[in-house]
Amino acid sequence: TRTTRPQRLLKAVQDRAIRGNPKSVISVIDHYCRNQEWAMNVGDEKGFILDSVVSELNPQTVLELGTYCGYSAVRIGRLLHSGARLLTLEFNPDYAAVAREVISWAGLENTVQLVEGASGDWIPRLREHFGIHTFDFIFLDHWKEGYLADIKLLEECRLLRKGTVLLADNVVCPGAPDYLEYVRKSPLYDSRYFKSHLEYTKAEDGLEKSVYLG
Ligand SMILES: Cc1cc(C(=O)N2CCN(C)CC2)sc1-c1cc(O)c2nc[nH]c(=O)c2c1
Ligand SMILES: [Mg+2]
Repeated sequence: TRTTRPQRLLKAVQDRAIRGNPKSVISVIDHYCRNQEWAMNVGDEKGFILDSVVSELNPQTVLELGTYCGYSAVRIGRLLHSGARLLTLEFNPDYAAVAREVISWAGLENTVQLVEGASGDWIPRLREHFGIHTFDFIFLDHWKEGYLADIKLLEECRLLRKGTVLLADNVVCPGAPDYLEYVRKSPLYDSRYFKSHLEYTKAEDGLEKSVYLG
């Protein structure tokens, strides 16, 4: 049967990117998705904003909600200093299978750990299962319908601490209005919108950066 879009993206990485070179994996995916087949990676323009937030924060413990093909896991993972770890949750087993290969091709299998399953099921178990106390940085990029429920669950599970930075993709396109209203109104957060464009297109989208005040 026909290959899937993630499988075709993985083949481009395996055919064109240099093993162990995260930068080449990122540029191969961006070139492929801009010129051959669009895919919902955070992309190069929003990716540059993501890079600057991560580089400034230099986080030790990172949580990503929504791995897809592993593009942002590689983007974030490549910037983490030794000892730092990224835990990325992916619900879709087909996406997870491709992401594991992309993360491995980039040589980041010791920095990035992919966990398959629903964020709502896993968030309450992260502390006892992975020995995590709190997260320094959280990237929300799974499903707009789940952003608000998951940030509230992270609060309940006390996985945020004073200064934890949350960065949410797609707050304009496809859009997460309930999430935006919450983080912008709540006294628990200091929130700011980084205007950009939907990956590989001219449509508006942006990232919302919210610092937890605890
Ligand atoms: C699937 C999809 C379609 C979009 C769109 O407007 N399109 C018009 C323009 N054409 C070109 C592409 C398609 S935007 C989008 C999308 C983008 C992300 O970054 C996402 N991140 C996480 N989880 C998602 O479900 C997610 C969906
Ligand atoms: Mg996205």
